[in-house]
Amino acid sequence: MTGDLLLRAAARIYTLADGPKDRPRAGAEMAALGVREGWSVVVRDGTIAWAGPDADLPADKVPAGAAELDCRGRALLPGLVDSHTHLVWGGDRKDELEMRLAGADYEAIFAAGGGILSSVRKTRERDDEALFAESAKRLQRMLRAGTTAVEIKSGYGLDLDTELRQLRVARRLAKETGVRVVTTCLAAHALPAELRDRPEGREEFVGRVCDEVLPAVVAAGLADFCDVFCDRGAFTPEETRRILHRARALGLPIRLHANEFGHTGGALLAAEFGARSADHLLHLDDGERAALRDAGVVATLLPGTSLVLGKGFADGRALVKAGVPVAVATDCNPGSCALESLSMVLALACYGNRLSPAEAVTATTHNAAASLGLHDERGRVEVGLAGDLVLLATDDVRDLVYHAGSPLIDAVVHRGRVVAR
Ligand SMILES: N=CN[C@@H](CCC(=O)O)C(=O)O
Ligand SMILES: [Zn+2]
Repeated sequence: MTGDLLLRAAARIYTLADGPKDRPRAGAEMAALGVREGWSVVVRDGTIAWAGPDADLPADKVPAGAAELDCRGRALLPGLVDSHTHLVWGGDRKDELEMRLAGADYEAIFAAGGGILSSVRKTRERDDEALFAESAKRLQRMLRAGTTAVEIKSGYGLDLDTELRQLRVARRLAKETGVRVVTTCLAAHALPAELRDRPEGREEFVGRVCDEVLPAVVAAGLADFCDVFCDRGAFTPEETRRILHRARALGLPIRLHANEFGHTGGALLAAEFGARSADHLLHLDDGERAALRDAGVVATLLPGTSLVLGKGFADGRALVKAGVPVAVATDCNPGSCALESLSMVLALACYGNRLSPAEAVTATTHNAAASLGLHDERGRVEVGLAGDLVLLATDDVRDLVYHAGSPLIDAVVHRGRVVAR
């Protein structure tokens, strides 16, 4: 699944090679893209083996028989890293999309047993093959839009068997497509319908997540992270705290859905538990921003969800100003945002979250990779990192924002092979 490739004489390469590499970038660091002009890149067996001025290209560095991609007049970026998705689900919720466009509210649909619970029903019904096939189609479209590494959460099972099946499908997607996949157990995504009417249902479910689902998922080696939907209508800070203690005891690093619908305590919990990432963050005050910064938590913004739900955008400028490292992801899921194109969502992060184009590039490459612990393998154009690159049809990355939605991706290189052109 890997290849040898010579990418020749790009007008510009946004290498991101100049800032800190062992941690996500914050403040002014986010605007430095390490631009190189007229450079070539050699990928050998899927890994970047050389990068430098085209005139200095050493003949012995180019593997015999390597394919060549002429990059003149165009720009190269690192492969994009989508650090928050719910990619594995069954069916769709296009009916709810129409209901919301006609005025229905996302939280009200969820409270009435639709929303996430509707996807749970459809996901439980699917067998492994159907779940895999539906999810693989979405992943292929993500890849064509420039994503070469993706985080995938469970959370449409809410029972042990389906949670395990979702995570297995995510691992199989990695195996069969070669896309780098990081998995997150989000067993606490919603209280399942079968426990909703029982007074002790909430308590019982949180207990099951702690004592049954998380230990089983860890024993099977199926999750790299633990996540909880800590928000109004989902799980309280007290319930979340119980689950996070268990995750920590099991050695699972934490990411958290936090402060999407209000100041619900999720962001402060993320800081308290040293989460790798706190995600959504539409409602944040100065104290919460300082807590995230001091704890080194990456703020992952999901502007596609803001666009689709119409409930406002997280204040990305305030986060950058406060020195919180920012990542941007699609949140690709069947309900609140089924957008797959991270190169499009990068533009939304500028228009909605008020990031600069350069900050949005850092947020979808190095910072997203760092929030997933992948900064030693992805997110920059550097010798030793994965040969994952995006060739734009233009010489200026700002065009992804300026002309958002236009077909601006000329080719996607994945582990040294051109997978989309
Ligand atoms: N907020 C919680 N989970 C998803 C939405 C899931 C759904 O609606 O199916 C999100 O991140 O937006
Ligand atoms: Zn989400």
